[in-house]
Amino acid sequence: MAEPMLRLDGVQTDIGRYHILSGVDLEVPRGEVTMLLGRNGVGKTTTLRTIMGHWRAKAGRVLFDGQDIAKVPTPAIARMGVGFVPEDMGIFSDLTVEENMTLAAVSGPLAPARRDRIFAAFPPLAAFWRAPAGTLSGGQKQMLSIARAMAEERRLYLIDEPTKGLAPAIVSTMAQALRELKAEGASMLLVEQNFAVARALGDRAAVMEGGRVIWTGAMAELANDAALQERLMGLSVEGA
Ligand SMILES: Nc1ncnc2c1ncn2[C@@H]1O[C@H](COP(=O)(O)OP(=O)(O)OP(=O)(O)O)[C@@H](O)[C@H]1O
Repeated sequence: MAEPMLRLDGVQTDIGRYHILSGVDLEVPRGEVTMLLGRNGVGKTTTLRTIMGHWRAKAGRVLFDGQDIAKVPTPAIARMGVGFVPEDMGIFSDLTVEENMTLAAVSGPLAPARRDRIFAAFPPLAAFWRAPAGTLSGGQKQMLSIARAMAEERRLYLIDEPTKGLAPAIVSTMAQALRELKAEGASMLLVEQNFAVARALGDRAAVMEGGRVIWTGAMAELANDAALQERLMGLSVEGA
């Protein structure tokens, strides 16, 4: 079987004196979307931040395309082709949309073809190209934060709650943009609380509880089994 784009083996992470991740195992196969699910506070964000090197794993392996990146500095992880969209969006409010995009292209200038693709996915970014990012609406800021991760060719996207707090119309724009990224062959690890979006985008699911992954399988299997959802996540999200 082909080496997955991402594999975590027994990853443990402490934050200060708190033991947050207690042995996370998961995989993102090439060209597939793995949804990282679970109740609030189970360690989903910490898992993404550990992969990106914002928190350091104290044990276990983080294999990106077969290479252990657990000790690689964060900027080098980005240059290797990992795009990260943090939950707080990580944009610079005082800079313009254009400047935010320029800073996001870590390997060189933003290619015009790539910029045009981003404008096609998120038209408001073209309209507000010269405006300070702080003046954008919540949905437009989220578009910018995903666009920043798309500023150059990525082999893996780590995206934390891209539809959180957004109006339904913007949720569909976001889901469509992520679907297009997927259609281009991107591999993704996606934290998403909106189960309808998770179900539409996910190939696989990994459900966390208490700092570890307690279930992995096909997203469709989880989506079609209300009892399993109830057992794993404490509520039935059938029909959500
Ligand atoms: N900077 C921090 N200092 C101390 N504890 C933290 C810190 N960041 C996260 N935690 C704790 O780590 C645990 C996991 O948090 P994490 O944000 O990874 O969960 P999550 O599954 O992403 O939840 P949510 O859906 O609420 O974002 C929580 O108990 C949280 O309180």
